[in-house]
Amino acid sequence: MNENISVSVRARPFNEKEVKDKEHCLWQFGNNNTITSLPPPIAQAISSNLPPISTPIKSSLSNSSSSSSSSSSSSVGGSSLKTPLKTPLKTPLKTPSKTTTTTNGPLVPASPLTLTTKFVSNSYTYDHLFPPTSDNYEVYDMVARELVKSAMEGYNASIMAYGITSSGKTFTMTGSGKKNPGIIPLSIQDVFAYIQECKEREFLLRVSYLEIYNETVNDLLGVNQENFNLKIHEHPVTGVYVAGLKEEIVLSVDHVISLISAGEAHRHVGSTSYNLQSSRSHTIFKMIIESKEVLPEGSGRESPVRYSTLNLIDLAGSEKASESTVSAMRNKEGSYINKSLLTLGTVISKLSDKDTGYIPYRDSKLTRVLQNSLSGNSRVAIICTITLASNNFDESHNTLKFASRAKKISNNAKVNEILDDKALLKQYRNEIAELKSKLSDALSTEKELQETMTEKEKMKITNQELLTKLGDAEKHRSLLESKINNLNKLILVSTSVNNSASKGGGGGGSRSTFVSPSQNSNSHTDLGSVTPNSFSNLFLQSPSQNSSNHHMSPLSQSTSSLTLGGGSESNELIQIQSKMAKLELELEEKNKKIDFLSSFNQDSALEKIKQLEGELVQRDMDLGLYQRESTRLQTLLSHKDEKINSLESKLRDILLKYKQIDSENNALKSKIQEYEVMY
Ligand SMILES: Nc1ncnc2c1ncn2[C@@H]1O[C@H](COP(=O)(O)OP(=O)(O)OP(=O)(O)O)[C@@H](O)[C@H]1O
Repeated sequence: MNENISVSVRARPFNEKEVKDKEHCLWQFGNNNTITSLPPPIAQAISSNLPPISTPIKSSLSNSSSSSSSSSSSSVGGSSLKTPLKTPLKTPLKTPSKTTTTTNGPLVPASPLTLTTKFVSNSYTYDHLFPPTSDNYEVYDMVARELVKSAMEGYNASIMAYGITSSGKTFTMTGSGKKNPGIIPLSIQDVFAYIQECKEREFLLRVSYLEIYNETVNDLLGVNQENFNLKIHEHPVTGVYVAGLKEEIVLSVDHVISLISAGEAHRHVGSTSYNLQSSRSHTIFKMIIESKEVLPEGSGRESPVRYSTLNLIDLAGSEKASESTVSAMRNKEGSYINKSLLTLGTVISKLSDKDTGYIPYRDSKLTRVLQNSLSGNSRVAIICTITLASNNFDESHNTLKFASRAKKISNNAKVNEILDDKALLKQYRNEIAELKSKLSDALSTEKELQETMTEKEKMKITNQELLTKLGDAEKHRSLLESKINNLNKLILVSTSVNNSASKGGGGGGSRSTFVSPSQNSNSHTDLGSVTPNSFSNLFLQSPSQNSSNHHMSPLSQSTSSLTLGGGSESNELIQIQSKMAKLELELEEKNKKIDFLSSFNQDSALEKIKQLEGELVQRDMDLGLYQRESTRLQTLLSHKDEKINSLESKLRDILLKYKQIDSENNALKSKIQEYEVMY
């Protein structure tokens, strides 16, 4: 965009002092944004009826409103001096026969003017001319609105107020109270309104606020030592910048206004003979605007980031050294201000002459800091403020000449696009993506840990079950062992009984109920008090009978030998013998039964023992199995424990990191939400 710097002139109303001093208005506003100097007598006639400025005290931005910039701007066309003067005026001046007046503006001469003395009038034409009746809304609409929009579209833009002290620069840039916000608050409102309207782009805004006071650059957003006397450097691509200057990310109109208010409190302001609240420093409020096309997630397309700056500059006012005599300090400040403005004038002059030679940007901090704006890639608007009063005629004239020179400077602003990751907006987007992936990593690790914990719990339960089984098996085993022991005891007793029986001895001390009387001659039977031995003792055996009846029991053998007797005795004997035979049969039966029972119990006991031993072996095998399984589980558990410990420490790290990420993420989310609200 190739265009000349836009230059406007704004005149403020007379202040109370100027009215009291009966100052003259020496300038006339004509058509086509032309201002012309008036000969003194005419000026005197006009000035006598000028309304004064009611409050000459500068107001702070902290009182500024956040009311909409769309408030109506009043047209004051009728209040300015519309009749162009013919120059030079040669006819003598008569008192104007008729004047028109408005409530807010100066009187307007209605008749042709004549002069008795030679007077050379100067006329200057600008892009816009604002008479005393113009308010800040009108100035903003005509001068600033378009540039603010351009800045939002990616062009660098600078708007600065230039003029002598007390001419209305701060009034124009900052404003005066809620009802009359200046270009800075109105621009901020428009910036956020633009973001709200522009749905297809996302924005990142940062602001900085600096002052140049006595040739030192101070950061108005910081109060520490390191925020003062900042150095100016130059980057081969981005140009001149102030090193260490704070750039605050801003999210709303109120946020920016509060930062500026805080900055204002640090600005050097002092009382001079011209202005009770005179700015003793140049200030540059800068807004850095980054914007990027909003692309659907996963579109795989990369859009470049637009990067632009909006500089809103309130210069300190040049002043007559002889009259700023409030203090030596004020004089020193004044000389620094004048020197830097002189350099600005020289730079502007050289640029307007299309001088391709050396441009003395480095001769002052002001021109050095403004180098980027003045040297090409920026749209620039200068509002020159003047007083119409005759006592400042020369200063106003110089301002107008400065404005005319500035008007000749042409700039070539272009949309600045960054494709790499240097843009903060892109860095933030990348950071958000990185944080998101870190977050999902942390979540999957957490899940893995939970799974491992669950697995461990399950294994613990299984192990517990196995231990219970092991305990049961051991109990069972000892039960079996005790059973086997008991049975073994029984077997041993039977064996010892058998052994002693086979030896024919009567010893052994048997306690078994299964012991047969035939096997143990000492055993008692159920034959009453009579035992086989006692029968043997009672009936003597003959050797022949003994040998022929070798199948008979000793008892029957004794009985048969008794049969050899005769008479009643022999009947009795026969009865006894038959009784004995009967008893012997019974005894034999019982012995058989006992033998059978004895042999039966021994076999079944052996079988039982065998079975139990088999069970025992099985149990032992089970036990071995359980023990092996338990050992395996213990090893597994200890591995799991190790894994859990490492996962837990990993999780702790992740959670720590996650907390940091989360807080960063929250901050970013709230920023993003703010932007989303703004759209
Ligand atoms: N257009 C205007 N309408 C009404 N009052 C104005 C206008 N311009 C300036 N004033 C008043 O004139 C006084 C001086 O204005 P201001 O402080 O803005 O001047 P300045 O150029 O910034 O001065 P300095 O260079 O000393 O800081 C203030 O009281 C201000 O309110």
